[in-house]
Amino acid sequence: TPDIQGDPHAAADADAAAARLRALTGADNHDVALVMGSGWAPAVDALGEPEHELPVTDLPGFPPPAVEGHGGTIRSYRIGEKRALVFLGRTHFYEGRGVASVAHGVRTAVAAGCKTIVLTNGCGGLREGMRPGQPVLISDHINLTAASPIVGANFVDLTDLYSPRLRALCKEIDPTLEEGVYAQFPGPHYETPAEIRMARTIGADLVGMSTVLEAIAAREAGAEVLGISLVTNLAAGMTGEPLNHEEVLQAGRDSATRMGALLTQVLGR
Ligand SMILES: Nc1nc2[nH]c(I)nc2c(=O)[nH]1
Repeated sequence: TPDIQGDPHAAADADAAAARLRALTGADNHDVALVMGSGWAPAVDALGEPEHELPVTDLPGFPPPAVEGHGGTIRSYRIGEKRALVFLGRTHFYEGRGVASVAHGVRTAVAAGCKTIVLTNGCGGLREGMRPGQPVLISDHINLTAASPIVGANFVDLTDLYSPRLRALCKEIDPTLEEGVYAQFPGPHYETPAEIRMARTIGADLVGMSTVLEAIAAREAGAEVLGISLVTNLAAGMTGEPLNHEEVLQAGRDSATRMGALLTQVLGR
């Protein structure tokens, strides 16, 4: 069973991974990290050509991608004056590798100098009017994993965890963007219709299987966090249709250009 506590040595791993990243890229410092979730890969094309690209397994503490050929790559870009670290893919809690493994990418990014962490994901939409392909800014989260990446009596404050400054910046760039509360379920199964009714009742607008534990780790490490979800499907029970994972890729392609432009502009600010 996965350890549902973080690993006290995680910080050491992150420093080792960041040192190796510096050695492999020759880049002393990165300023911002982006974690690209399901359906977001096409948006990365808008960032242009990476200066460096390496498999995550080149860095200590990163497992190979859960699905061969899907993700498991880290890229380093220069965007204006900034250097951006882009993780294509992530370790999900449902892989059973423990929370330290889920938080490792974010902790490595902060150890590499990143002051801002942008977490993206694919998710189910609970709110009436939401539609597949719609990006939603995360305003707050509900942690249904019963886990934390933090070990010990470190009572981290999570008020305004999802940066009001960066959310306002995104809405300035694209005023049509809506906001929503994201709930992380452990997964990997999708929710039952009853669980979706519960999630809606407790105030969630979006349901997923990532992001929350990473955001907590990023706040603990002192980074500013922006979260953006891509609604790839309406959550279970909303349309009477069974959920299928194929919607992810199509929804990502449909909104890739819009999201790519948004990310590039946000990073440039
Ligand atoms: N928990 C949960 N995660 C998801 N990821 C995607 I893409 N769609 C969903 C969904 O409907 N529920």
